[in-house]
Amino acid sequence: METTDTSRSTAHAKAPARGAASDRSDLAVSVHGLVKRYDDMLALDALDLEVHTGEIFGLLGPNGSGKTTAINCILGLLTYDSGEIRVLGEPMTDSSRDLRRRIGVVPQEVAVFKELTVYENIDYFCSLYVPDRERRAHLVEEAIEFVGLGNYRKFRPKKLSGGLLRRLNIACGIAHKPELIFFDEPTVAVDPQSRNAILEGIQRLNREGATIVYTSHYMEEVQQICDRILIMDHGRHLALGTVEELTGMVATGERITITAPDRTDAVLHKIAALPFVENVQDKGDELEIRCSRGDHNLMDILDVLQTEGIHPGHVTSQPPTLNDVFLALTGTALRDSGSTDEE
Ligand SMILES: Nc1ncnc2c1ncn2[C@@H]1O[C@H](COP(=O)(O)OP(=O)(O)OP(=O)(O)O)[C@@H](O)[C@H]1O
Repeated sequence: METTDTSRSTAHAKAPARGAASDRSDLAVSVHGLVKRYDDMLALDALDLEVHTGEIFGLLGPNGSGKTTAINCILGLLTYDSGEIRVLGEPMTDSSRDLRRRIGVVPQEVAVFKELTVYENIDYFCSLYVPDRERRAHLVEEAIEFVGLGNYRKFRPKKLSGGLLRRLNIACGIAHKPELIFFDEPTVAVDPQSRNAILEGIQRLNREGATIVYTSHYMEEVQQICDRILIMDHGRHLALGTVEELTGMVATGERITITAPDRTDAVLHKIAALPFVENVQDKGDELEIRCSRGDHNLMDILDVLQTEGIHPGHVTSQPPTLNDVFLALTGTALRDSGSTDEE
């Protein structure tokens, strides 16, 4: 294997059946009170989550917040201390072969055989669930077309760039047409073009009927593609909802940037004194102003500038982001709290 991450392995762990995970038919995944310790380290602290059938569900949290641990417990690849998990309405057990056939996994680490070609790798992983050769040949071709690796069929992994390897990793996880697919940080360390192709591909799989669970520490990606998002940290649920619901949970309003090279300290003070202004940062020619919620924030700031005879240049107003939500809930920014961007 290129790597031997357990995530696509066929090892099955015994899971205790406790708690009250739901077997409602509209739930693709139901997790209740999941606790996982690595020795003394509490990696999952009574985590609850429910993934609705047909949605793209985002699991957002900084590095080390427990996303991969949660996914591996759900998939039965890791034992856990307590809690209950149901996948597609059933508990995942050692003998859940039919259930596993309905699930696809794209692990965080690229997990492919280095001695096999692109075609052979996809064919191998597909063969775990689809024994019929003729049908499999069709599915492998579809997967190759889906990830755009048509020109690389006969390439071995070491000849592929990082982005193409990630695409191969995806093809291996989805070729058997699963109805529930887990993507664990599939865009880490890929170029922007491959990243967009991957995100568009995930949306297409969803449009074609697959339920998606997508983990990431990139809030922009989660914001872009997910229907609902669970924000987690330290193995705990912090907040859950659509982007609108989550950003509506915090008092933070928009972030306004204004290019105003000729502004004075007096103007800065006047802006800072406006009742809705939480913080003004002087960034050379540019002012960055964080506001609380309000209907006329930008107009009021521009009024101050006009009264003082200052002509603003470029003005932008950015609505609150998931990072603002994370900041409000934890006191640290998503990017500060142990996450490292690889790019
Ligand atoms: N096999 C292990 N043994 C001991 N500790 C572990 C093990 N795997 C993960 N951990 C720890 O458990 C916590 C959760 O890790 P996990 O990999 O689940 O987080 P994550 O949110 O997926 O992070 P990342 O985004 O970096 O993948 C971290 O503190 C991590 O160091």
